[in-house]
Amino acid sequence: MKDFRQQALDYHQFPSPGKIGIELTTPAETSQDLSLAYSPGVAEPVREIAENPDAVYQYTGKGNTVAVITNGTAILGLGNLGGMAAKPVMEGKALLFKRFADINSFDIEVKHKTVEEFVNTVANIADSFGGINLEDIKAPECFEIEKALIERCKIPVFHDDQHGTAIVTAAGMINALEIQGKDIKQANIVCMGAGAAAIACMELLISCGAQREKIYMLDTKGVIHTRRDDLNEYKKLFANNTDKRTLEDVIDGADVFVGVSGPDLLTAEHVKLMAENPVIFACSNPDPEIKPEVALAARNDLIIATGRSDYPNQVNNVLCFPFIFRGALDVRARTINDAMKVACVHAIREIAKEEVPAEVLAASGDVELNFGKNYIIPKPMDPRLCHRVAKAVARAAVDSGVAGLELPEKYQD
Ligand SMILES: NC(=O)C1=CN([C@@H]2O[C@H](COP(=O)(O)OP(=O)(O)OC[C@H]3O[C@@H](n4cnc5c(N)ncnc54)[C@H](OP(=O)(O)O)[C@@H]3O)[C@@H](O)[C@H]2O)C=CC1
Ligand SMILES: CC(=O)C(=O)O
Ligand SMILES: [Mg+2]
Repeated sequence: MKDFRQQALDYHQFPSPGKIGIELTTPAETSQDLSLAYSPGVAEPVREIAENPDAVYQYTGKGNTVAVITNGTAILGLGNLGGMAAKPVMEGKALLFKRFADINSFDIEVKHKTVEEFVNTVANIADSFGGINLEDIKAPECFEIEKALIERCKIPVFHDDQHGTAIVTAAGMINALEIQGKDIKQANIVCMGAGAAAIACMELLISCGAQREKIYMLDTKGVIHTRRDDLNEYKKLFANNTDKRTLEDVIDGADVFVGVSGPDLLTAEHVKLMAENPVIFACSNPDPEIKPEVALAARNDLIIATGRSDYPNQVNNVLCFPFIFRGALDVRARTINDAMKVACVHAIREIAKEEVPAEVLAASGDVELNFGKNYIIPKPMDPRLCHRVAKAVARAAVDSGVAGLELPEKYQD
């Protein structure tokens, strides 16, 4: 049997390099077909769109296409390795868009010197797509980039590492705290990492009831506190007036650990210091802040989730981005707003409480899955996710006034 590394490389190399391709949706065999598809027939939709720009949704694939755009500055937890190294991850996101939500997707890796150059590049091509999924762009630039693009683009722009991660983290966390019998309002929370994912996850947990002053956030220099003079404006929002400086100091008595930082930063000794019935989301990819087997060997009253597909409780933005874009595209939403994000959180988490279909068990290799410590959140291949989450998102878009279309009939059940 080949080792896992070789299996992964072979998966990406064969049967043809990469993981995605393009397929035709119309016949292109005969001269008649070609005269419709290309010259002279293609001139007709050109004229229609020139006269009425909205006709682009009727005659081209724009409305079902999302661009996955990166600069490769924060590839998973592997760091700033550049656009080309990011390409397998971006093709992976495109695979997931197609597999789970039947959305066509292109990956675009942008080389740039300044934030302005990146924003201009993306803004200048944005009209080609129905939506833009920004991916693996490091903080703090990601915040400025997303804000500028939302202002300049007429289509939804969504930084997946911020909001996709936050939505899935909130969905999993509400369920995990319920199972552990804890109230999010009282929870002492430690967040390892202070970048794109961390800031967005903590802001969303706060809007779900967490108390800002009960959150301790750490970056590579330790606890973020009010006497530090090296904090950017986003980290400053989480600066605590405290004498605590290290992970050891803040993990003592913590109910929750959220890791969106790097591998193996939380030890068994740290885990032993946490409050009873703790929740640990070790979400760094590919290697979590602590391996589940190490955490569970330290104590057995915890719930642990990772970002990976090969452990129970996968807290990963794959549970969000295909479905939130499905809902947004289906009502031609101009943006993805807070109401749509909150609807997405609850639609995801509610599915975990229902009976799991046999096909999900077959795909995951589990004999049984019941809402509890090892099943706090649905599996990505759960076929209920697409309809249920997209419907909730589309409804929220319509109700909050950002939809360009009425709610489609398929979501009126
Ligand atoms: N499971 C999921 O769905 C997702 C997981 N992630 C994971 O989260 C991690 C961060 O991604 P992202 O937010 O996009 O990246 P960013 O580059 O925006 O942020 C990384 C943050 O982690 C901090 N950090 C790195 N190493 C350490 C360390 N040794 N100790 C403390 N803090 C550290 C950095 O500190 P500093 O500010 O000092 O540089 C920075 O604040 C990655 O591992 C990624 O795989 C991200 C998105 C989704
Ligand atoms: C899952 C993901 O987007 C990340 O780890 O960056
Ligand atoms: Mg990412």
